[in-house]
Amino acid sequence: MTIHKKIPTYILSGFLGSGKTTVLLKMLADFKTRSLKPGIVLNELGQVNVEGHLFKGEKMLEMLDGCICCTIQDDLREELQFFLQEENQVDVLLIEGTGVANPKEILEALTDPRLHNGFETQSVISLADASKFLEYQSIFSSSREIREMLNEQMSSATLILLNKMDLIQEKSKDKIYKKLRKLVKGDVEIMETVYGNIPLDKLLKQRMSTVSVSLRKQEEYYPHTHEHHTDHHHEHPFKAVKIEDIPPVERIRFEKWLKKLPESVLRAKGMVQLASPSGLYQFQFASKEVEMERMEDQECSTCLILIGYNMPVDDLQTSFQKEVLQTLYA
Ligand SMILES: Nc1nc2c(ncn2[C@@H]2O[C@H](COP(=O)(O)OP(=O)(O)OP(=O)(O)O)[C@@H](O)[C@H]2O)c(=O)[nH]1
Repeated sequence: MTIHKKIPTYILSGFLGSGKTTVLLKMLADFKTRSLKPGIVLNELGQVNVEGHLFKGEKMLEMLDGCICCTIQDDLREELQFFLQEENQVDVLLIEGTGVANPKEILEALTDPRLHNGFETQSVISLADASKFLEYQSIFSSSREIREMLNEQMSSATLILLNKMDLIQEKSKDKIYKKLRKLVKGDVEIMETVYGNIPLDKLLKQRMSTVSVSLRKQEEYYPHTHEHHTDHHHEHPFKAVKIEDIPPVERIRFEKWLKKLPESVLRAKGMVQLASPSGLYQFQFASKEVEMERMEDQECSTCLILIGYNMPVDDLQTSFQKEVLQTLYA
């Protein structure tokens, strides 16, 4: 294999719905204006990448139905090899973890002895959703797993974007900073953003030089089986549920149902056919807000993905049937 310059690599981490994809798209747009060729590794919980159409024409690897941090970490190592091949060369690589991935695990894959000559991690950019931060940190309104995941994402970051600042009141800021400062490493910069808007130079600044993270023993880098290691959690507590083949829905009812979802549902997204205005729409539900956008490609199939922690799956399916579908098809 020809030896090339190491590919500058950025890891985007952040809890479900914090704004990773929003930032990724901005980075891509900016790379284009600078004639830089980016590569992307996307990781989604739940079999379909509903945002795939946003990245048309990019060199992209998708890792579906799993989470970089556990089931497919070995696959990530293998797939990174893709970008080391002559015909797939890129100028910069962006890796977006699922909202429940621990960036340390991604770093670990990048430091695999077979890969570390190929990639140079520049920064671990972690997004925090300012509007949800205090709620997720609270022992009263959040679970230990959520707090631990958030804390991992904050403590392994080399840059924090405190995003969704438009959704919070000035008076919450002090409280957020107090908590956040306890979690991040000493001098890590925290930048406040709305829709991830910050100058690209700040975003792309190299904020780490050498990466040495090892969660496993050296010999375990070469697993012979797909068994999990003893130091690794087996069952991921965060799950994705997918509902497919959804008949057209009525926008108002659907939005109302989304907004009433139990707290255990942390994120929802997908594609639905609206009855009126008719057409295929991509929707996003995060921080209790719904966004809908008409799809350019009207041929995609509909699906609804709910991501959460200990979700009452049967109840969700029933309430979707009852509150969104039956009223329309009774
Ligand atoms: N109000 C507000 N909404 C935002 C902001 N940033 C992103 N959003 C919206 O929040 C939703 C989730 O944003 P994404 O960028 O998809 O978040 P993500 O971190 O990639 O989400 P996952 O796919 O769950 O990991 C979308 O509807 C965004 O448009 C912000 O600063 N303010």
